[in-house]
Amino acid sequence: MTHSATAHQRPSIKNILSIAGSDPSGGAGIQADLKSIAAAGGYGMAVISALTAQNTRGVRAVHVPPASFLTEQLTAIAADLHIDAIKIGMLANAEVITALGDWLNTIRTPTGLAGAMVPTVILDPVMIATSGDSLLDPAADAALRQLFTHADVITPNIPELGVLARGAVAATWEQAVGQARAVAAEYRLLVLAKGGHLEGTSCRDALIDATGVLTEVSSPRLDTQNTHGTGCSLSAALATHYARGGHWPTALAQTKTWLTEAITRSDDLRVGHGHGPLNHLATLWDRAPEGAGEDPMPHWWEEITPILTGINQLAFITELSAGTLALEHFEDYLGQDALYLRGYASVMSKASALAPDEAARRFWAASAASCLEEELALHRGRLGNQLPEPSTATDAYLNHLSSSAHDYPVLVAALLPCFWIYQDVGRRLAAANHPEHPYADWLSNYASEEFDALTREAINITRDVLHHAEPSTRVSMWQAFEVSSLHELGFFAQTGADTEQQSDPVLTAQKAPAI
Ligand SMILES: Nc1ncnc2c1ncn2[C@@H]1O[C@H](COP(=O)(O)OP(=O)(O)OP(=O)(O)O)[C@@H](O)[C@H]1O
Ligand SMILES: Cc1ncc(CO)c(N)n1
Repeated sequence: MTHSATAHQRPSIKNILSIAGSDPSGGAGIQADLKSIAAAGGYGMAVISALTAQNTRGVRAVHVPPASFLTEQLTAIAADLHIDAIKIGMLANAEVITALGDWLNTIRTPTGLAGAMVPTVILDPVMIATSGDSLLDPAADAALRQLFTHADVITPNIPELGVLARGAVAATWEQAVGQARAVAAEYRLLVLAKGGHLEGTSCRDALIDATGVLTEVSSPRLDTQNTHGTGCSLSAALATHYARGGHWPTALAQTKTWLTEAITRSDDLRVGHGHGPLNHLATLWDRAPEGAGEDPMPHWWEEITPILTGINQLAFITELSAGTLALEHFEDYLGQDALYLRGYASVMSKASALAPDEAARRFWAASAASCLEEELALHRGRLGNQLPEPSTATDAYLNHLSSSAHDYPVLVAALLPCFWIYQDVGRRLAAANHPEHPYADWLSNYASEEFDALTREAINITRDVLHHAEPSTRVSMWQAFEVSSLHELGFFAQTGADTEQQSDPVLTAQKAPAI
């Protein structure tokens, strides 16, 4: 079966493989990766390249199993499991690197760019631990550079970036960006420059290609010594978020928001006496609080901020707002939207059938009816009765909604982003409207008091269901909400406005988040 043929049956959770060293203290390496992948909403797999004997104070010994056993582990996984993304960490020596390169050769072409159907590879060129101990045989430098042909992104820290750029350790962010550009040009990949090792009040990270900064994030520099495994955690979470959403700027923003919170909350843990680990799962635990006093909905909204930022930065949205969007792209969108709304209305009817009380039953039935009548009328006005074939993005979103319909609480959460995000995007678009705007009728429909009231009600229903749900159901509800939000991004990103104009194919949401 080809990969595309399985698109509809793919599991809703992405499979992320970490190939890294073991840190028995649990803060870095494989252990950090599995926690980070779980926190980012992925299924984690782990192939161990080396065993370290280390704690939060330092590395005492390293044991490297035969490289042939690394190959055994990799082939066992690939023979049975679908791999959506790979994060590579500590590799210890040239033999291990060569074995990994040989295996990667069998699963991807060495172009440096992942196509839509091969796993994305994020390589963290681990050379030195936070404690200062060496984790890579210095003689392995050439083999590591050779391995870069298989990577989409590398994530060196400042000292590692200096080694890769064959220069001095950068003392300023500008120098780090310059080195990252040179490395990106030499190896034809994206470099995530990380500001953790610089001084100053903020910690900046940026994805950089040969032409410069593609996207940048920043956080306050936190006053803590709990930074053991930050680099491992960052690269594993980034791999997961990219596998889920297919959009680098959003994936980086999601990762940074989470990482900053995990460092902030590291003081909740009492692990070791040196550089302590992050609190990887703090935000996940917050989402399913024991008590029910606090309103969780603002927290949900805050958590999807990076996704909203990704949507607002799409060419489709900025051009639609400015009125410069090509009619052809707008019509592509309308056709898919009409198909989507038809499916969405049918899933809302299911919510009406499943709803436990009269008010909710009426709300979902009325929303389904208004969705069919008003919104399809608007589409037909522009499109006639000609509807296109559903795109991958449309199919993927509707499949997610249908697969959420087994359980009312999960379904309610999955349906909410189409109200809430649509309202948010709509307000912004309506503010840009004027009588001469080429899409004035469409934009005016986006923001209405009636739709605001429906959105408020959908939020209230979700809050109420959440309030009465078991902790495990609350987690499933959050996940369904987040996945739908990613599908909103994939849906807006699917037109030619964003898929044709990207200068670098890696930045494009190549596929809908087929989750
Ligand atoms: N004190 C801090 N406050 C906030 N963010 C930080 C801090 N230190 C590091 N970070 C962030 O952590 C991430 C990892 O950066 P860093 O440069 O420390 O990587 P690293 O050296 O590879 O990590 P490791 O500690 O695993 O070796 C980056 O997003 C960086 O901005
Ligand atoms: C196993 C392992 N990988 C990576 C690092 C870097 O933090 C570490 N300390 N240990």
